[in-house]
Amino acid sequence: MIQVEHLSKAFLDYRRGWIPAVDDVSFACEPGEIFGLLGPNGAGKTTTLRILSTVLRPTAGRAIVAGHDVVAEPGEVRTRIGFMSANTGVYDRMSAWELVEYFGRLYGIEREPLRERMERLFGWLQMDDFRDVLGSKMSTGMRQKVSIARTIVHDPPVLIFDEPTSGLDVLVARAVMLKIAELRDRGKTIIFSTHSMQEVSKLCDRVAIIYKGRLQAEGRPTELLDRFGQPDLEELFFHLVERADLGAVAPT
Ligand SMILES: Nc1ncnc2c1ncn2[C@@H]1O[C@H](COP(=O)(O)OP(=O)(O)OP(=O)(O)O)[C@@H](O)[C@H]1O
Repeated sequence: MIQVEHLSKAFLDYRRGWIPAVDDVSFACEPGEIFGLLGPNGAGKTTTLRILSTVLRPTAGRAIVAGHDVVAEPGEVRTRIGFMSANTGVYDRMSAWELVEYFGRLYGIEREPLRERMERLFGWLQMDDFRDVLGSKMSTGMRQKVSIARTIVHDPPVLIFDEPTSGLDVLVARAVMLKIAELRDRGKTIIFSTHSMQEVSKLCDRVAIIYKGRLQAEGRPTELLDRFGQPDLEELFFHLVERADLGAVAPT
């Protein structure tokens, strides 16, 4: 469902010169699976997800999302994905219902099927209590739910979440992660980026550890611990980072 082959993206920065933000990254992600991109700040996670959601064009390599090439058929990709990032906000002057409806209409859903879909969505996300609350009056938890609703209103098969729990308190973060798990159980293909080892070990079927734009290791969390002889994800992460800094071994 998501196939990434030798993907690279370099940025020209006027102070730092060419930055290889993503460097020869390959992985795949299947329906009914949560794939985690784990890495520190600046590792290249956001850049990878922006390419998958057609916001950025790769410098080299290719990505196929829901059967379509992100460069050759960006429109086809966009109708089949939901992309949530820190910028997927709410609008101060729109209520929860109005905002989700607005995005549903943008996706071309007819009024009546949209209303039915939204009734289900608001029930599922427990948003009925604040249907009419304006964005400017929402709590962080409410905002996050509205962002999720807006992201999935068109029921896309592929969901891309860029640090969906960043800046949230533990209760809201937990609620978001539970909803992501439910979406996986409904057969969605889900990729999300995180700094959190705990989220990865709780939620991810497979994980790619990315550092300095390069994929350092990829596989099921337990498989990776076995392969590298590490006791837990944190130790594995530090092991891979040290190894990459030493430049001693080619990434696996
Ligand atoms: N538009 C841009 N112009 C120049 N450099 C960029 C641009 N976008 C990203 N970069 C650089 O590319 C590298 C990877 O950035 P990216 O945002 O993908 O990392 P990240 O893993 O998502 O980090 P974070 O966890 O901090 O969001 C960083 O060195 C960043 O400074």
